[in-house]
Amino acid sequence: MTKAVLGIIGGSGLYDLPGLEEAEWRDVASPWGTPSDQLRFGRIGETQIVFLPRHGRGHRLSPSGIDYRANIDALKRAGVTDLISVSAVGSLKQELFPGDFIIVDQFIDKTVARVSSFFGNGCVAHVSLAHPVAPKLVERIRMAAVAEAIDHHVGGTYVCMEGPQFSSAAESHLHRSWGADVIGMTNMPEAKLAREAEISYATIAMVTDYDGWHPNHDAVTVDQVIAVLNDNRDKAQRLVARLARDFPAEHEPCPIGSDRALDHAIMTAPAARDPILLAKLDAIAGRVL
Ligand SMILES: CSC[C@H]1O[C@H](OP(=O)(O)O)[C@H](O)[C@@H]1O
Ligand SMILES: Nc1ncnc2[nH]cnc12
Repeated sequence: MTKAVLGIIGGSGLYDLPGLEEAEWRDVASPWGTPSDQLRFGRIGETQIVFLPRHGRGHRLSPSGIDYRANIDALKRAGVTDLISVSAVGSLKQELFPGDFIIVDQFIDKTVARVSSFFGNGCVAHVSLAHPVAPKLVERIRMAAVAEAIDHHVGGTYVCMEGPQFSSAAESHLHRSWGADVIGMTNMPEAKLAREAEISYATIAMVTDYDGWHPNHDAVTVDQVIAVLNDNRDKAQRLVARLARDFPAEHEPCPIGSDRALDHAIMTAPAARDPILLAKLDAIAGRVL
């Protein structure tokens, strides 16, 4: 049995977690780089929590400037077994209104300027990403939303764009034609790296705008995003607090194996592995190396 530690990555507008007891900011060093900020350790009820503001306190970091590997590695070193991303998104569907919460279950990665793996020459690995989100976490978020009477949608595809500019109207229509539900700039490669780190991952997406496609709504602006985030902060915090309070003490084994993703993933023969890379992989892949 593994003790559950619930990680929360706070996106735009969520730079701390009020209600965290015995809370303390602590540095966690990573051989992969510099995490977005110190990690905030604490507990809600009996659940151990580690919170990280994705853009750093004060929103210093742009989506392309975040060191996603350092963040996931630091969270792994902090013992995180289950990770919830809270993210602002644009809606690509009429019926997903600003203010709605979507429990995303698929991603389309359109990013072009980010390192998206811990592995590489000297230790090659291929994990499955067919199901990037852990179903037990989706169910726990759903139950928390029901308990808090928060409107939500279960399932949805998140397009991750590079940014930082928002989409053109033509791109927005293209993403809609793909059948995608929401768009943001941060969940990739975060979700890929969480899978490589064998951390179960799920996203609570908060719709803030209709991106650039809706004939009756202005194209997205930061002012619009901030206004909706401010209106919904209380709901998001209640949702996370309820999820945390009701979280099991032991990590629940993931039915799709997100917590054992490296069991059959590493291709490189032991004798051909690069010792320098292996040393950096101690937290991420120590279980199988
Ligand atoms: C402030 S709008 C664009 C910004 O908001 C989202 O961030 P996060 O996913 O961290 O909530 C989006 O991905 C962009 O980074
Ligand atoms: N329309 C949008 N596009 C990309 N990221 C977003 N974050 C919030 N709204 C967004």
